[in-house]
Amino acid sequence: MATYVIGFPRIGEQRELKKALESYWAGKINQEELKQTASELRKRHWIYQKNAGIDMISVNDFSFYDNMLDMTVMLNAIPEKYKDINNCMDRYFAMARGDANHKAMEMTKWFNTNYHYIVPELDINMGFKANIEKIKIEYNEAKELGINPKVNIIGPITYVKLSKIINGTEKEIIEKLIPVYKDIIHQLKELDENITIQMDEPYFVTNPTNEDLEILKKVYNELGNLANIYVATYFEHSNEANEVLAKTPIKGMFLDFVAGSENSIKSLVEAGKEVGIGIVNGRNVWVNDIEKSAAFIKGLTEAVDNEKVHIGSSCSLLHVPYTLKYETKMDEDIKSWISYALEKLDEIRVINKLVKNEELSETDKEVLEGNKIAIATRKTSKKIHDPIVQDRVSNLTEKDKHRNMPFEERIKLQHENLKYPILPTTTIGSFPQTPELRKLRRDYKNGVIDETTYKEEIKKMIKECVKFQEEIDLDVLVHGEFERNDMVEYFGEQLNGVAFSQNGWVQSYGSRCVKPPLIYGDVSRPKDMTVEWITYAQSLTNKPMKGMLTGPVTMLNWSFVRDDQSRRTTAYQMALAIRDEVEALEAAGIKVIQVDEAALREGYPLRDEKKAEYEDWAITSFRITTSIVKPETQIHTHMCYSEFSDIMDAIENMDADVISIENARSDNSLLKIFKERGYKGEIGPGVYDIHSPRIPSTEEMVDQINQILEVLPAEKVWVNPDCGLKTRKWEEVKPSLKNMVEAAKKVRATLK
Ligand SMILES: Nc1nc2c(c(=O)[nH]1)N[C@@H](CNc1ccc(C(=O)N[C@@H](CCC(=O)N[C@@H](CCC(=O)N[C@@H](CCC(=O)O)C(=O)O)C(=O)O)C(=O)O)cc1)CN2
Ligand code: MET
Ligand SMILES: [Zn+2]
Repeated sequence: MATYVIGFPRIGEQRELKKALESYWAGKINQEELKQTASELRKRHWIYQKNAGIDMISVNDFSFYDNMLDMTVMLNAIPEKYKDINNCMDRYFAMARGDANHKAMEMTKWFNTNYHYIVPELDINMGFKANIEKIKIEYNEAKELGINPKVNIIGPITYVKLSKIINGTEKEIIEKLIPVYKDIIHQLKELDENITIQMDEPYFVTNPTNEDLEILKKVYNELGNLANIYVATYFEHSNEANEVLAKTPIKGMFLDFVAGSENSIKSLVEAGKEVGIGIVNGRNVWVNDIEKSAAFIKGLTEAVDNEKVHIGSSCSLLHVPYTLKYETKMDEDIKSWISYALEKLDEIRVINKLVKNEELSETDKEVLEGNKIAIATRKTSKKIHDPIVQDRVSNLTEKDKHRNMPFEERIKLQHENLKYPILPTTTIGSFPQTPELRKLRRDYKNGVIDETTYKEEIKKMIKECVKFQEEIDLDVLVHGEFERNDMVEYFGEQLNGVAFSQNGWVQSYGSRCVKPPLIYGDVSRPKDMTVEWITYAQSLTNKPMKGMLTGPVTMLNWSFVRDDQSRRTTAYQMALAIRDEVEALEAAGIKVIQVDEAALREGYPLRDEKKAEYEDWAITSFRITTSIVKPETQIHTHMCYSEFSDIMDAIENMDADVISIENARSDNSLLKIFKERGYKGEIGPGVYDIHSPRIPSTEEMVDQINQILEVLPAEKVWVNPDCGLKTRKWEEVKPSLKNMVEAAKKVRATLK
């Protein structure tokens, strides 16, 4: 019996990789320096795991940008358009983030997480070929440290299922990849005859079809006996696949027993396979109840040979921060209730020893004692429970979930009230977060400047921003969100029942990170959160100023959420807290309020049978937040994705007056949906992609608007970018928005 982790974070506990990457991209360090940082980080991470007593430590969980993209390189699935770039590193980053001559490949959410991967573009005639250079380097580094690693790779089925297919069928491509994977395994065996390989196939947690299971059987019948192959699934149970794989020659499986507590090991055990029980949560930070976990695993594996049971993390630890050691300002109780990646390694070791009845060291005993106290104090702490909040949730009625006038009537009042033209122009909220602004905030947080100075500086930026928007003649303005570090963290910092970290960074994509708030107790809003900024902005203009808030569902999906009550209850508490802010904004004279639900889509459960329940509480939460306003107050929402076909009813059910969505990046698939079924409210399909530094021309946005008008009536259409502009530079934003307004005006003129 051994301990394992599915994967370890790589951005660095002080975000060393982020900083090195951004310096490299800015031309401030060279390739060798970047590689050096990467190598040091890998070593540090392996040593952490080794010292914590982890037996199966991964290589190839490191990445300069993304593991799916690494797989694309490993399979030589490089799209034609990047082949003119000779330097491997330059080509890799061109695929990841574009360069002067190349558009970036598409990026999308990794299952239901806030991590994003680079979507492969596959063509059956691509000339797939094994290239394991990256793994070799990492494998040899690990060996030098005396570590006998397992090699992580993404399995062929998940790889293909998560790709965009340009030519060929999924099945054909998977079959074509089998010999390439065989070759990868053969080459890995040259490193070590007894090599252990973890093949990730998380695709199988999402209601696989019979065809999927057929191909699963075929693939692992062919690959399973070539080395010590463990198939890993995570984020849900994979029971259909577990049964199929039991009959293939693989060595075993690593399963998620946190998000996939329904997982069954029966068929695997009967077939003599090894099983990995992923019991320590790789997605959330609450301490594991070590004794309870050990008892659970003992019960589950009573009849299984000890040698065949492994204990590990539920999924990669990529989704949690590194270590509590930098959290010097966190409330001591709350800190005692959580574990980051390093603390989780200790939990895995101690659970393993308890299951095996091995003697605990002094350190193990300390871990266990601390753990018992944490579990006990968290249950009874006064910091968690607030009867007033609980009553507010219990007393919610149908009335709280409905606007008091139907859309068709209230939209008329809104038009009279707001007087915006046809094809109104607006933005999604944020304007550039410049290095100067970040420095200002750091200075304020470190006490280098005082609150008054900080606020004055932010107000200057708001003033400039409003002036710019008036100059280019946008119709509905925003204040720019300069006071926010992040759209979720900013609110987390101000709510009761929510804690925030100093250094709890988690990678979101590439070099970009977030610090998810910790929702540990009953949530309420002690005072106004945004009113001062937004009323200030409104005072500078006669045009409508949009109040910007983050919605309850997005707050939950991008936070570490308490696990001691249902997510529905926590969401309703959050919904009421944000509703209080909606009410305050309206009372302060704000006539348009946007409640962003950027993470609504990714929060959907991976198993179909669980979707209806989520949809119900998610949509209800949004409605609780927004239904309080007068009919003439206009509610906007924003979502930055466009795969809507399966959730269109739910979106309509949110009953927002206006919704802005992503559209520019996806081949107008969005527009097809509107053609087929229409949409009740007003809608702003993004007319340009904010993820790219490229400045879109007036003509191309005129085209884009005209395409939209082919499927939507002009009276319903808004003109806006895809998403917020915070990651862009002012030099990019200014001409882009100017062109956008011009494009709207040109099209408007043709409508008269
Ligand atoms: N939570 C969340 N999830 C999301 C999104 C989002 O906006 N928020 N958008 C989508 C895409 N994901 C994204 C995730 C992160 C960022 C992003 O820009 N992150 C920033 C950090 C944002 C932040 O918290 N900034 C802090 C500053 C943190 C910092 O690095 N400070 C420096 C000092 C700054 C300086 O002096 O230059 C330091 O501490 O060393 C602030 O502004 O206050 C980054 O990684 O660079 C963008 C998109 C999906 N998921
Ligand atoms: N209002 C937010 C912004 O503009 C919405 C972003 S969605 C990731 O930044
Ligand atoms: Zn967005």
